[in-house]
Amino acid sequence: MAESTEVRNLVYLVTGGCGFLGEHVVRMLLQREPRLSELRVFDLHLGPWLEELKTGPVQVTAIQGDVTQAHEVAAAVAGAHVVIHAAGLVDVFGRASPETIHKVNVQGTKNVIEACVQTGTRFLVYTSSMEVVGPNIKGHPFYRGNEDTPYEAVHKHPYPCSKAQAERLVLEANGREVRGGLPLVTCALRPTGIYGEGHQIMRDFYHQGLRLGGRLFRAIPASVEHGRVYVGNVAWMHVLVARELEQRAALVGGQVYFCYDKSPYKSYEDFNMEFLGPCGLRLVETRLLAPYWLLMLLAALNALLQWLLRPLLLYAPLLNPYTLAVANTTFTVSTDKAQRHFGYEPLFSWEDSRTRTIRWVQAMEGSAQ
Ligand SMILES: NC(=O)C1=CN([C@@H]2O[C@H](COP(=O)(O)OP(=O)(O)OC[C@H]3O[C@@H](n4cnc5c(N)ncnc54)[C@H](O)[C@@H]3O)[C@@H](O)[C@H]2O)C=CC1
Ligand SMILES: C[C@@H](CO)CCC[C@@H](C)[C@H]1CC[C@H]2[C@@H]3[C@H](O)CC4=CC(=O)CC[C@]4(C)[C@H]3CC[C@]12C
Repeated sequence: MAESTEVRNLVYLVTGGCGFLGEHVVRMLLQREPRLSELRVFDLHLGPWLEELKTGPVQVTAIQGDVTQAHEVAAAVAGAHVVIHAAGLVDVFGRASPETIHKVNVQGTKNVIEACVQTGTRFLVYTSSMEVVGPNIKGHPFYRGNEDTPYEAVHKHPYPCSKAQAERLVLEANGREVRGGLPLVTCALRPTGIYGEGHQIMRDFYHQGLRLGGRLFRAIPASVEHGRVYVGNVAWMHVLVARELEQRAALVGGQVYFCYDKSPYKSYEDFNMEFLGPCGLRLVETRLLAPYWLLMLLAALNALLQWLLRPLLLYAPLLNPYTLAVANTTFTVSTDKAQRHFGYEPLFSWEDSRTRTIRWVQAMEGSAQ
C-alpha cells in the first residue's frame, strides 16, 4: 500500500458501483488508493451500504443514473480523472431483450467514451469479459490460454455480442484527443467467471441445494474446466491498472488483460462445491441418470417454455442452451500479462478467497449448517 501521506487530489468514477463487482471496486479504491479525494458511485440502483462509506476522508458521491442517458453520464464524468466502467447488463438467461442488452452494454459504453472525450477525462478502464473471446458456439476448448492465444470467437448470444462490441469501442478510443488536447488512455479487463461475496448465481445454487434436501446434481463432466477468479482480485486489478494508466500509458493503453489469480482449475460445479460443500451441500453424481442429450433436451425445453410463457410471465431458469454450452466447454486462462505490464499480483490467496466466500455463504439466511 502506498504512503498515506500522499496528497488526495484524484476524482474517480465507478459506473455500476453498486453491483457485485462494482461494490468490491468501490471498497477497494477506498482502502488502496491513497490519492483519492472523491469517489463517485454511479448506478441505476444505489445500495444503502454507500451511506456507511460517507464518513471517511474521501468524499463519496452517490449518483443514481442510467448509462444509456448520455447527459447523465456526461454530468457524472465531468471533472473525474479516472473512470472505471463496470456497469453492464449481465444476462445470459433471457431476462432482458437483446435490444436492452445492446442499449446498456454498447450504447452505455459509447456514452461513457464520449463523455470522457467531451469533458477531458483521460483514463478509462472497461470491465469486459472472457465472453468476448469464448467459449464459442462450436464448443472449442480454450485450455489455459492467454491474451494472444488464437481462438475462433463466434458470438451469437446478445450478451457476449454486446461485450465484444463494447470492448472494441473502448480499445479503438485509446489515443483519441479529449477536451484539453491530451490523448485518452483506455484498457479492458476480461474476468472469467467471478465468484465471492455477493455472487448472485452462487446464492441461487445454494438455495436450490437447500430446496433439494442438501443436494445438487452433477450435470457437467468433472473434466470440463471453467475459469474462475475471486472478486477481490478482480477489483484489485481494476484499482491497480487505473493507477498505472497514466505512468504506463504507452504500454497499457489499448490493451486487454484477462483477470486471473490462484483459484484452481475445476469444472463449474466442482468449483462451486469448494464453498457449498463446507456449507452442508453435496454434489450427487448423475451421469447415468442425466446423459448430455437429456440435458440438451431440458435446456431446449426451458427455452421453448420461456418463449411460450413470455406474454404471461418471465420464465428464466439457469439452464438454457447457452448456459449449458458455456458450462460444458473448457475455458481457462493462464497468463502473466497483467503482472508484466502493471505489476499485478493477486491480493487474496486461494485459501483466503475460499474462506471469505464460505463465510459469506454460511452467513446467508437458512444456512444448511
Ligand atoms: N459476474 C461475472 O462473472 C462477470 C461479470 N463481468 C462484467 O463485470 C461487470 C459487473 O458485473 P456484475 O457485478 O457481475 O453484475 P451486476 O449486475 O451485479 O452489476 C452491474 C451493475 O450495473 C448496474 N447497471 C445496469 N444497468 C445500468 C444502467 N443502465 N445504468 C447504470 N447502471 C446500470 C446495475 O444496477 C448493477 O449494479 C459487467 O460489466 C459484466 O459484464 C465480466 C466477467 C464475468
Ligand atoms: C448446466 C447447469 C447445471 O448445474 C449449470 C449452469 C451454470 C451457468 C449458469 C453458468 C456456467 C458458466 C457461467 C458463465 C461464465 O462464468 C462466464 C460469464 C461471464 C460473464 O461475463 C457474465 C456471467 C457469465 C456469462 C457466467 C453466467 C453463468 C454461467 C453460464
